[in-house]
Amino acid sequence: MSNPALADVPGPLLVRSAPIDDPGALLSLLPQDDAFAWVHNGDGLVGWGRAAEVHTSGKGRFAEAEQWWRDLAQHAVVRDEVGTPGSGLVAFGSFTFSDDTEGSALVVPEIVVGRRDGVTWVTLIGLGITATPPLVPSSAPREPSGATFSDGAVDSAEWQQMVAEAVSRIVRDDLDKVVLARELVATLDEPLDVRAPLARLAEQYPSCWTFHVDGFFGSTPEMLVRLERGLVTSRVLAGTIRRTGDDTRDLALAGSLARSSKDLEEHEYAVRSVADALAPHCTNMFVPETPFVLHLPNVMHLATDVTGVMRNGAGALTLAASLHPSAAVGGTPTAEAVRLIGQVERLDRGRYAGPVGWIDARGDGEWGIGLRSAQIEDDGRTVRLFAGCGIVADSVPADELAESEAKLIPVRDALRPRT
Ligand SMILES: C=C(O[C@@H]1C=C(C(=O)O)C=C[C@H]1O)C(=O)O
Repeated sequence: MSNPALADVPGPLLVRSAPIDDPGALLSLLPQDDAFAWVHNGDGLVGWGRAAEVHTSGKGRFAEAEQWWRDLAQHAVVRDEVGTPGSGLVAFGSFTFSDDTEGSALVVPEIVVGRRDGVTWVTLIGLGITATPPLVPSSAPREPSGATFSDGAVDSAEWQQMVAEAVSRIVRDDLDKVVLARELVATLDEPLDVRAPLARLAEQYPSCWTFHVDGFFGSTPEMLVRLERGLVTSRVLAGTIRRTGDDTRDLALAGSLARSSKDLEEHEYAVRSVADALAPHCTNMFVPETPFVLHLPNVMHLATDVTGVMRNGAGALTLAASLHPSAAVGGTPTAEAVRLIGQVERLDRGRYAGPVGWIDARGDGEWGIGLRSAQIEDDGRTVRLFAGCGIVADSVPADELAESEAKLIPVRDALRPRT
């Protein structure tokens, strides 16, 4: 067998999707173990159990996963009475930022519940015919307790020096932009029940995509690529300002963000990198000339929605692979920026800033960038939170540190007990 991962699945998967009555909040259905999530404004997909999975690594991690997925989909026996993106056979996935770390995976759950445009459905996946289990809210998740936060390997003073170093390298080596990240380590009293922070994130950041795949969770505002029925969309973010909590002041800040030449320049690099990567796959591309300001509870971003029409039959995962790493998380030019990250950052990004999302058997799917995110370590009590900032020639280290703190707020708050 050329693909050893496929050998783990002893026969063709039987897949059945059917509409159901609305069972309430998708996240409330999740059991504690082997739970997968991708929700946005109440819609999305949740899943649990493991019907099939593949783990890949290295430069070929996307292509290998895509090949496995095609083989699996080709051999599956599917009865899909819903016929919408995300119904039928579906996998959740998460990929590492770097070519050099382990941890990329696609996982097909045994049960998936989806909601989209007012239609809710369940998909059962397995090796035999099974009855639909009762879809009722599971017991309330255990709230996290006792979280204390400390710096990772690099403290905040060192990180600012790192930013200064990156600024001088940008000037010296003629780079345009490099994204530098830092981590914060949370330690909890007992192992984290991830459903608690997921519920909080989905509640507080409904316009973001709240996700969980194998211990990597968060709520990202950035859609690397969505492919649905031939329409390709990408939401590019770059250029950030912290919110103050005072609406009038925030409105004035939004205006200054939209006029800031530093932020507009940083944004332009990110939009270009996405438009260039999508161009070979798309016709009728639309790249707006001016960004809009995306308001989130903790920060505001310059944002651009790039759209196009798929022209070569590539699936969503192939598109994600050709976009990763965009300038929003790598830099410009990409290869030099990624090299500089490797030289100065002193952080194993793991799956932070990598693509996270889902794919269906038609190749439709949504892949967000794994930002505003955290990784639960094997002990269950240690959680690594990540945040990064785009550094350009006139970046100021203290401002970037403050920006990274603001980006850590969503997950940090979600690890505190509810007040
Ligand atoms: C890298 C992150 O965010 C990215 C960097 C941004 C910036 O530098 O302005 C804005 C949004 C994201 O594209 C992060 O949240 O960790």
